[in-house]
Formats: sequence, structure tokens, C-alpha cells
Amino acid sequence: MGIVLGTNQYGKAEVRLVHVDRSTPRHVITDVNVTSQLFGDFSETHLTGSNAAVIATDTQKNTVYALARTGGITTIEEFALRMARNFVDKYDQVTGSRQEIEQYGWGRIETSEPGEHDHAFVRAATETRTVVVTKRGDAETVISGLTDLTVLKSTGSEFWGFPEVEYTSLVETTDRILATAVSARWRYGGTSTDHDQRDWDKAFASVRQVLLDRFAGTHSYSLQQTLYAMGRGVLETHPEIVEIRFSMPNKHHFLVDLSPWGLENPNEVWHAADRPYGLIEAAVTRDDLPADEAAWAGIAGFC
Ligand SMILES: O=c1[nH]c(=O)c2[nH]c(=O)[nH]c2[nH]1
Repeated sequence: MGIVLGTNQYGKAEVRLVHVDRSTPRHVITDVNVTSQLFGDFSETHLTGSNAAVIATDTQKNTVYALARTGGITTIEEFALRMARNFVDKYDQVTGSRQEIEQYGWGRIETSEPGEHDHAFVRAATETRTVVVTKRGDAETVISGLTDLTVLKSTGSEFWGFPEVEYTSLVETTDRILATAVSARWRYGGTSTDHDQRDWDKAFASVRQVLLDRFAGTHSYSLQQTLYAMGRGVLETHPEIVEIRFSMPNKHHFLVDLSPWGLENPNEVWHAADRPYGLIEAAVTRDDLPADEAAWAGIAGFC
């Protein structure tokens, strides 16, 4: 029975970097967490301990800082592509690279006088923007996304018609709170040239707006239906996107029974439950385009 080395990758995880664009007195900050990984023939270090081919993880960390200094961080998509290309183009033994970036939002502090501050910031909502770039040889894939986009509708949501099987106790409702923290990732089609020409910020803002529009605008009979409507909306409005995956917890809100105290509760007082929660996950794809499972490799959980 032989034993062999299987698939492998390595790099530096969670390089925390804040870039300050000081080109004008109105500074722009970019707050990111970068995980850089390389693929290639790294069997020697695993089998014999020879590090002759190993681009040290410390070097990968330094590369994050150096590329941020030399080219700035315009968008996380562009930066991840630049990182991946740097390693694959420079070193023969590196045949591929995976660059994963999270970006945390900051807004300008609005002071009473004179308004938006030039260099004082306040953390935006808990929402995080994400990207995973995978480059294998010349083939590049870009999967953009967001996590923790927390949304709630105080009406316009029903849930009924489910089977009454053994252990069912849930009561049907035609008016409930629907709340979720959307995690979504969407894969862009196209070539490296397309990637270079894309306006990543514009696409991100537009996808986010479609998600919000469809969440708000869909009269919901299930969170599953709302999820699909959101995904469909993105694919309908963005021909450059070929698939989108969602992970959406159903943040349950239970109507509090106030009848022991002789009080009615016409959907006004709710208990916001923490756990357990429903977890609704699905991909929405185009039927005429090939799946690309390799692009999703290493993405924890459903998306
Ligand atoms: O939108 C919902 N989908 C479900 O599958 C489900 N199951 C449940 O108990 N409540 C809900 N709500």
C-alpha cells in the first residue's frame, strides 16, 4: 500500500492591512484582511523538507504590504488579481494562486461643523465585502460577495401550507417578521481582459442594491422564495455574473403571548430569537453555462 501526497496549497492567512490614500487632504481608507495561497509543485518540502521551491508565507505577507504600497488598493477584486498574477507570473514553480480578501467598511464622521471629516472615520455596519480570486495558469475566476447584510421586513411575509407531519407544531401565519443576515457570493464570467475592464465597485453596489430591492419588494411566502427572487434579480440585471450562491439564516421573531395579562398583541411585540435558526442555502445559476466547482473550492460552508 503506497502513501502519496495529495492536493495541497499554502500561504499566509488573514494579513490585516489598512491602506490610507493620502494623495489629497481628503484621505481614503481601505481596511482589508487578505489570505494568500499558492499552488504548484511543492512536493519536496512535504516529502523531504527541502524548501528550495517554497516562497515563504512571510514573503507572501510582505507582498501584500508591498503591492498595497506600489499600486494602492482600488478595489479588492483588482488587488486580488494583482496579487495572484504577481506570484504566478514571477515564479515558475507557482502554477496557481488563491487570494481571498474581506473588506470592512468605514464611513466619514459627520461632524456638526464643517460636515464630512477628511480623515476621521466611523466603522460602517457589520456588513463585509468579500472576494476570492483563483488563478490556475491563465484561467482566472473572480467570486465577489458580501456577508452579514442584515435585513428585516416587519410585514409582507407569510409562511403556511407546509405538511403537518409527526412533530409539527408550527402555526401557519399570513403576517410575520422576515429577517436574515444575507451572505452571498457571485461568480463573474469572462476572461482576464474582461476582469481588467470591469468597474468592480459599480458592480458591487448594483448587486447589493438589487439584493435589497428584491428582499424589500418580494411579498414572501418563504425565505426560500425570497432568496430565489434575489438571485434571479441579480442574474437578470447582470449578464456578466454567471451564478450566485446564498446562505441566509432565518432570524426568527416570535410573537409574544400577552394574553395572561389580558393584553392583545396585534403583531407588535416580538421575541427576537437567537438560536436555533432556520438556515436557507441555495445557488441560482444560468442553465446554459458550465459550473466551475474548482472556483468554489476552499470556500467554507455553502458560500
Ligand atoms: O421561510 C421559511 N422557510 C422554512 O422552510 C421554514 N420552516 C419553518 O419552520 N419556518 C420557515 N420559514
